[in-house]
Amino acid sequence: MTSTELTATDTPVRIPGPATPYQGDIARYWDGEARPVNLRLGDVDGLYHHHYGLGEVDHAALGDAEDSESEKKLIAELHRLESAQAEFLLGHLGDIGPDDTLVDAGCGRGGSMVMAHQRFGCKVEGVTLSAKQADFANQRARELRIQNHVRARVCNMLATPFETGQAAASWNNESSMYVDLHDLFAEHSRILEAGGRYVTITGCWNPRYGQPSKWVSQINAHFECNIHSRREYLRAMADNRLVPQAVVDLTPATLPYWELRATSSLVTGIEDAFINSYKDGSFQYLLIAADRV
Ligand SMILES: C[S@@+](CC[C@H](N)C(=O)[O-])C[C@H]1O[C@@H](n2cnc3c(N)ncnc32)[C@H](O)[C@@H]1O
Ligand SMILES: CC(C)=CCC/C(C)=C/COP(=O)(O)OP(=O)(O)O
Ligand SMILES: [Mg+2]
Repeated sequence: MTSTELTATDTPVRIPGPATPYQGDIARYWDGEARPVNLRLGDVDGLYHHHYGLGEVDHAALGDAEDSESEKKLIAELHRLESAQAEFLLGHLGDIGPDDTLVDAGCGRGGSMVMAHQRFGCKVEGVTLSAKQADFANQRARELRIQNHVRARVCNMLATPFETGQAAASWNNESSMYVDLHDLFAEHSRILEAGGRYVTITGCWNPRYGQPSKWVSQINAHFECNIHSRREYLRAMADNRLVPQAVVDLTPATLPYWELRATSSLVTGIEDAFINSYKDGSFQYLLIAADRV
């Protein structure tokens, strides 16, 4: 074992319960989640994501109506776009070496953590409110024999067990709409080393539209979350020593994913809310990469 590997003694003996009744609801939500649009995509290659896709659809990879494999091909294509989203996020973490520690805040079933370890060779620590998700992520890490480098824990991302300055980089991939942004960025700022990098990919409402649109309200109700505005992100970062280095509007790049997903048998009913809000300008899909100064 090298000095950078995870050890059994790192595991906390006691896992505190949810900090608020809301967090208890969110833990139950994700403990009970088993949507085919997530599990069947993850089954393609064993990377299980709970985020959306980026990039152009490869129409040549899709079958036509007569193709008996067309559903399978469509699922593989949606999954390719979701993994491309995670690669795009990881590409903004900066220069990460094998001795570094990364923190995935709101890690879900751990797909992004596995990709981060495969890309950088480093240790990746994830936190989620859901014990089912943490078990799933740790089981995948064992199957891949990377459990010494990739670990998920049941923990509130606003009060993590990580040491001050321990992380070379940290991220939220579609998980910041469940928490207060000032509390969130204060915690990232604490655990990041000076000069470390924070990255989020998120959906946020657009202050240029005025207020959250009916589509944004529908997305909030669907996922029991609380989507913040772009302005709130930038203000809360500025207040917590996180200085944006890149702000990328990914809205045009995520629309092909949604339009393809809307044609699949795995639709969940939320597709039109995303498509309509991205098109009317009330909602944006954004990457923000910030330096911890
Ligand atoms: C939409 S999923 C995103 C999962 C993952 N980032 C991905 O890209 O696949 C949202 C995640 O945020 C987590 N989450 C929400 N609030 C949290 C909190 N206060 N502390 C830790 N995790 C939280 C949920 O448990 C869930 O894993
Ligand atoms: C961009 C925004 C506002 C995201 C909200 C958070 C969220 C639920 C993300 C996707 O999870 P999922 O992959 O479990 O959802 P689905 O089942 O729709 O694929
Ligand atoms: Mg999904």
